[in-house]
Amino acid sequence: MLLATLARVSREIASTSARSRKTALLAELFRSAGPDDVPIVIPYLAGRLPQGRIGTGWSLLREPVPPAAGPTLTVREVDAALTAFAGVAGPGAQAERARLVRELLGAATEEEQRFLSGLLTGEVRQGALDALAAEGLAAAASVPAADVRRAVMLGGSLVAVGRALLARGPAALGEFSLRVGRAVPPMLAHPGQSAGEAVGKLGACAVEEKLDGIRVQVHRDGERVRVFTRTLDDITDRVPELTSVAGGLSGDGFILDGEVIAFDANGRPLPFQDIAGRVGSRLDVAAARQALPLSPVFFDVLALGGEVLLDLPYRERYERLAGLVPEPMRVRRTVVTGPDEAPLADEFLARTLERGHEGVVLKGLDAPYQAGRRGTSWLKVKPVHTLDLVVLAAEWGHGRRTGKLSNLHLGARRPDGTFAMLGKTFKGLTDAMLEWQTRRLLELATGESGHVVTVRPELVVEIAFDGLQRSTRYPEGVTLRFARVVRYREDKPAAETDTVGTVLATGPVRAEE
Ligand SMILES: Nc1ncnc2c1ncn2[C@@H]1O[C@H](COP(=O)(O)OP(=O)(O)OP(=O)(O)O)[C@@H](O)[C@H]1O
Repeated sequence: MLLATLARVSREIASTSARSRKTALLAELFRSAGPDDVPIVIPYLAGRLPQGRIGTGWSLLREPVPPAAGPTLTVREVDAALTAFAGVAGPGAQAERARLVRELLGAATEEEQRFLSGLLTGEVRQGALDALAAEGLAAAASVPAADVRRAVMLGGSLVAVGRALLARGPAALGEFSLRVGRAVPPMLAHPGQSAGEAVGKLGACAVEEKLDGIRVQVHRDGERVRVFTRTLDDITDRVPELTSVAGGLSGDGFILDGEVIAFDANGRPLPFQDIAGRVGSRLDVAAARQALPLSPVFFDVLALGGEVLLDLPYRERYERLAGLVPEPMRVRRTVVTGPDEAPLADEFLARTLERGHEGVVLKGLDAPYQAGRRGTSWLKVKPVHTLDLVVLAAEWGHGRRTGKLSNLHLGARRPDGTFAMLGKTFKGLTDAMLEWQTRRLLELATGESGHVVTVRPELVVEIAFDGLQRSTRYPEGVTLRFARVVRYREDKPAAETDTVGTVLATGPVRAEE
């Protein structure tokens, strides 16, 4: 496929707001793509490089290069050039990299150059395009979009599914099913207002402790145990406790879903940061384990004995879980039969908070497991409302904070995957956080103007606030009152952060002050 085709379709997609038109454009694009173009076209559409971060920052693109007269570059040639770029090392690397970028841009037309610049600086990242690309692929192959989405969830990647679809047609979707050993995106929860309201919506449901730790998915296939995080990172080597627990259960061919937490000497749960620090550390795992032993708590089972259980109702999955995992390692829960028993759910929430946990998750007993979805059959209820927002930019600090990136520009997700700025904050940041965020944000920097450094919208931060307020300064006409940083959420991708809609639903908007 010519890069020109991709650049044109990408521009047309950006200039229309109609989802059906975007899908039609993508379907046309995939009809003209070969299976081997798919691993390049899909990330390029979303503004990513298949090679990951390779240091093609804006500094390399500052000098204009005369464009080529006509389109000749193919996407595979561009990909090969960037693989070569990524491999440059040693003395003179900087000059060689600049030469390679100039050579690539020189072979590109003006429109292609614009596309490449966006891609190379990371400025045109749009996570929402992966969802659209799945729909475009489905339309190109004449299969239901839901089938493609499910294959992607279970098979691990849109690229693998897209390639197989274009190579072998609709029958290829059957190749993608849940497999023990291959991570699957976990089901997520919707926010609920109160336990009572949640029971009203769900009817018969389990009310479970919401534990503030790290989500884990534990796979065992014979001797082989693997542990994955919510972002599907393999952390097996960092959590030996979980490997031995999984190895000791009398069952095989299973996938367990749960949370890993830790307790202090009095049996109170330790804060999230401590657990994140332990799970994040690769150094001297044995010493870390001694200092802060982890406790797994499981709440679901997605496969057992090699059988896929996703479509079973929760009550049946839980029965299987209870047959496999002893009670102390299962989440504490109570079951209510319907709205008449809502007071039991409230009481369970109150006791859970007393025990030091953050809230409850209520789960419909008849619901299947919706991998990778924020299912409506899981409702989380917690007393302190916070938002997970994305850092869009940061300002260099003054006084004690000179030389540190301090005031953060915060964004909420729009339905099209872009971000709307909601306000700024430098409150709640400790010295260690300032130090860390300066380093991290400079890695994500895409430009600097005055004292503001703009960054790729990837870093997620949890924000507490006291309500919403009208403001003409921000694009959605609202801002957060007294926003303060609670913590970074490196375990959460930007595509899963709170939307403008969720923010507006948190309460009334006060008049501008
Ligand atoms: N009993 C439980 N059932 C399901 N998830 C639980 C449970 N206890 C704790 N959790 C955690 O809560 C998360 C569910 O909330 P959600 O899916 O919205 O993620 P989140 O945005 O990280 O939530 P929050 O920011 O409220 O912690 C799960 O990802 C999981 O890590």
